[in-house]
Amino acid sequence: MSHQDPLPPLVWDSRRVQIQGFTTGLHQVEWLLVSLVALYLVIIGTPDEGGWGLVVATSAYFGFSLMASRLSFFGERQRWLLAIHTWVMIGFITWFLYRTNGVTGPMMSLYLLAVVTSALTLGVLATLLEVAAIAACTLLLFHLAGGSVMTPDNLTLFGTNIIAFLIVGYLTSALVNAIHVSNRMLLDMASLDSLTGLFNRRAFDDLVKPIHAMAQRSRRPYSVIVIDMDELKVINDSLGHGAGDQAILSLARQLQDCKRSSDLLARYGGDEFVMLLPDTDADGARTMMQRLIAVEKGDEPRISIGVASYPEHGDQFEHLLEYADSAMYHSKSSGGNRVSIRGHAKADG
Ligand SMILES: Nc1nc2c(ncn2[C@@H]2O[C@H](COP(=O)(O)OP(=O)(O)OP(=O)(O)O)[C@@H](O)[C@H]2O)c(=O)[nH]1
Repeated sequence: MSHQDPLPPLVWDSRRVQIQGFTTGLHQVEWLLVSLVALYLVIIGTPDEGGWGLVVATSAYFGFSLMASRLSFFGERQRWLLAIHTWVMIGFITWFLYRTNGVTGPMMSLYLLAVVTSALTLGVLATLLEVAAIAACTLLLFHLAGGSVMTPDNLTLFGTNIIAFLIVGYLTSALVNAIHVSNRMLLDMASLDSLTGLFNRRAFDDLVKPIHAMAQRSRRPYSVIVIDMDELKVINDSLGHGAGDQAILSLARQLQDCKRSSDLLARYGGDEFVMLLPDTDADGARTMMQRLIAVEKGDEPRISIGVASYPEHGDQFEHLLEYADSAMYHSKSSGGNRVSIRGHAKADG
């Protein structure tokens, strides 16, 4: 069964969580860089020429990191912000190496911080481009230092550094990718029902919150529908659990087919499904469910349906769910295969 396209996105989407996590880690990397540079300046001393400029640049870089840590973007924009962080990091390291004449020294490995940051957040391709940018900066540093990279010693040093950056960048990206894939699998296992592939109760409850908040802000209606299969126990007992599973799957497919892409559908428990229809009042939800009931079902089990709507029947999702549930029981006690709306005594068969 195809996955639903959730609107809005899952609150605990792994990519977003991952990027939020990396953002916190990013500031720690930047402050580590500032600490290493500050330690160098204290132990080795500021260079004679441009020493104060370097102190100002280090302070400015620290200020940038502090300021950026207060910004919070999500999704694609967050990735651009992370990319800008790595470019600024490369620029700052290049400036530091230029001022300290460090292109042939051990401080060249500071570039590893930018490579690792990029590999953690931006993927293999962006990291390869960052290594290319670092290679260009290194060539520029050789040029500004008045030397040539074409001497055997410099060429060896240059090659060793760039190969090390490539290896670290590639392996870190690969590792992060593996972690990302397993995160996604765990998230799917935690959010999807294994039999039907629909959202489970936990995911549904999470996804409802932003939809409810949006409806409250815009004063737009939405409907909660509880759908329960009639007599599943009889099928299980007479035809076996395999037939019961097939009946559940078949109902899941019918519900999936009748919903819009913005509607939320979940298997809430054994034979109980819940739908949330944004921008739909109780009459709209009833019309939709009556169409489902009108479909000739042959030997398939009947279903009982209850509807409650925001804001007509309540302004808390939990209450609406209870109301839709008791409306569903009203349908069941009236003979099943019908839709009942909260507060309407008469069920529509
Ligand atoms: N085959 C199968 N059965 C399940 C599954 N989940 C729950 N059940 C069974 O479904 C039955 C549900 O029983 P009830 O809640 O009494 O529902 P019902 O038999 O449909 O009766 P009414 O809802 O009163 O019409 C129980 O026997 C559960 O064991 C499942 O994934 N597969």
